[in-house]
Amino acid sequence: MHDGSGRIAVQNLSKQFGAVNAVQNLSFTVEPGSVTGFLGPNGAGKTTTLRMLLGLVTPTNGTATINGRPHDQLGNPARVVGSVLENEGFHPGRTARNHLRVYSAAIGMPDQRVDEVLGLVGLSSAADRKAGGFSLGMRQRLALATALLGNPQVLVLDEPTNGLDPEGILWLRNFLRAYAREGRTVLVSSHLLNEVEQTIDQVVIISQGMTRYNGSLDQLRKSNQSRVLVQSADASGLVSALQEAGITQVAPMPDGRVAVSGATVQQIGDVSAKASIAVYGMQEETADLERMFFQLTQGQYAAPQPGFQQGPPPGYQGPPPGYQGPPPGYQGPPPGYAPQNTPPPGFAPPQQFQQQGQPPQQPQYQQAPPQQQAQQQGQNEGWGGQG
Ligand SMILES: Nc1ncnc2c1ncn2[C@@H]1O[C@H](COP(=O)(O)OP(=O)(O)OP(=O)(O)O)[C@@H](O)[C@H]1O
Repeated sequence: MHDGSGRIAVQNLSKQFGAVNAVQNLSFTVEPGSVTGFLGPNGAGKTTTLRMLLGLVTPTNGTATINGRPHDQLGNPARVVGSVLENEGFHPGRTARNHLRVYSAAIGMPDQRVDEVLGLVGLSSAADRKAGGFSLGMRQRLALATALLGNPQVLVLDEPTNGLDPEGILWLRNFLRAYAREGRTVLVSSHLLNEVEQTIDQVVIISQGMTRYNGSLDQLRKSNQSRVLVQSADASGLVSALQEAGITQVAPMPDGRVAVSGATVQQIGDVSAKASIAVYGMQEETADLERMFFQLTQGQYAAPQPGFQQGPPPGYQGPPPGYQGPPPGYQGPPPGYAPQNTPPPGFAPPQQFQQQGQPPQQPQYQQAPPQQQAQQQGQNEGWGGQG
């Protein structure tokens, strides 16, 4: 019998498809009671890893276990782990209710559970409609309802926000957080950090089939130190003046600005005034998760972010706890590479610094309005994307 912990453990997991190393010696754990984001760029190996965890692909090496057991030794696995993978198909002529009845019977659950899960995902009013006429968002909900049939301790969702409108994303966020609060394990993959940032509290970041970071999102956020970008009349003069004043984490940037860490805007302003160097503007860059995500996965992106420089930025104090090394064989941008002014998906430019202002706050988790909260509890089956 499995240990009932709800813990996912991936150890030295590898998968080779012919010449393609889809997953290479991947190790991480996912604990119950939290929503864990499984993040990496397209092709990083997320789906392959999840498929190995769910017993759909045989690993070349290593193990992926739930409750200490590989999927094929879980007994009735649907009662332990529910999953939604990409491109799940439904019989188009079958109603949502009948689809769920078939699956419910297959795992030994009573018919009554079908109505429960329809309510949980807000599909009760569409229960007798054929799945073939469902929108993408409705199909996502039906797939989630199927995963929930066995009342599983562990939920594994591959890119679950695909096809959901903003209301659907908010609904899913609230649902998953509530599920985890019950002490269950939720693992959600995505290639976009900002899509799941408000949903997850733990994160596993992979790139090129290897683990780059496994730890809390807060820790990752804290490890990304802020810096001030200074536009001045004399960049090299300012660098010297700052260094003479004991501010050593200073670096000129390709665009003519100077990046300074470990000093306040006021200190920088005082030094530049004393050195008679005109300052035209200062911008404070605060902890930017997207930038950290980019740095951790850069070997797989085609181009670095604007302002990206060889070597660490000023004030960089080494990798965050949990960082597991650069991608193997990454040798920087290819010869002839010219930086483009195109931010990666989801990149948010830093806010303009204001002299009296506080550093920008991290986005707050937004409470749903009462009507949506009712939807979240499955009491109101009207939801966006229907039709
Ligand atoms: N059945 C397969 N045969 C051959 N190569 C495969 C197979 N499945 C995946 N791959 C390759 O393995 C690598 C990892 O793919 P995978 O789908 O696991 O990545 P992913 O992180 O889920 O990407 P995405 O975010 O685009 O879904 C890719 O290079 C992919 O082309």
